[in-house]
Amino acid sequence: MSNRIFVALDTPDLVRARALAQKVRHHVGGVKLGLEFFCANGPAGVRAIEEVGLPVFLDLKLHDIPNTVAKAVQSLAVLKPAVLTVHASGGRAMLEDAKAAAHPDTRVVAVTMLTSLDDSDLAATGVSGSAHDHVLRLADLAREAGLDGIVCSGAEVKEAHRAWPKGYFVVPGVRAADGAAGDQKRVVTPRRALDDGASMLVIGRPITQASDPDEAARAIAATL
Ligand SMILES: O=C(O)c1cc(=O)[nH]c(=O)n1[C@@H]1O[C@H](COP(=O)(O)O)[C@@H](O)[C@H]1O
Repeated sequence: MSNRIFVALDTPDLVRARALAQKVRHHVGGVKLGLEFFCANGPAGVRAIEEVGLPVFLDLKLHDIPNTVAKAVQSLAVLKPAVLTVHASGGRAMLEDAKAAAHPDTRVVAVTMLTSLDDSDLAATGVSGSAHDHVLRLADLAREAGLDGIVCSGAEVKEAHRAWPKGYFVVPGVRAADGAAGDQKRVVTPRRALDDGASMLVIGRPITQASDPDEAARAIAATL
């Protein structure tokens, strides 16, 4: 099985991102570039990271009216990212139009409920019920809209996978049993996330903030 770890290169610094990708490239399956990186470096920055030779997950979490999201996705299609994120709560039409506008080789996945949130945060946004139920509802919406999969926490991936066996499941908020959660609230270990059906593990700080990022990536990969 190929390496399911995508390292989140959460930095605006292109030189640092590239150096990190080079360092860890033998122990990860791909890299994730997010808003922090894209706002600073744009499409040229994505191309510079692609030169390292790993699949790129472009995590822009697009969320707007269908026309605006579709045009943004169309503009990104030239970059042919392996994976691209949109927010599931943008609604069915937005999801359908995003998928239609994407490069055919790009997996478009819907962010359900951020792993930095818990049930009480959800209630504060006016949504009643549990995080678990909310994620499963949004997963259904993404599937019905023709998306390739979802982003969810390891706490929900088992049931989400059962309901959508062919879906692609991206799981961030992944930590070793004794690892610092930081701002993440719904966390699981890498091993558990994979056992429960994750297709990809997104791991940032446990690798990028380690004194030896390559060794940290190798050690996590060894637990899988
Ligand atoms: O879409 C994501 O990748 C994502 C969704 C989510 O619900 N939670 C989440 O943490 N992420 C991303 O996953 C990465 C997690 O980073 P660490 O907490 O440092 O491992 C960050 O780049 C987040 O932007």
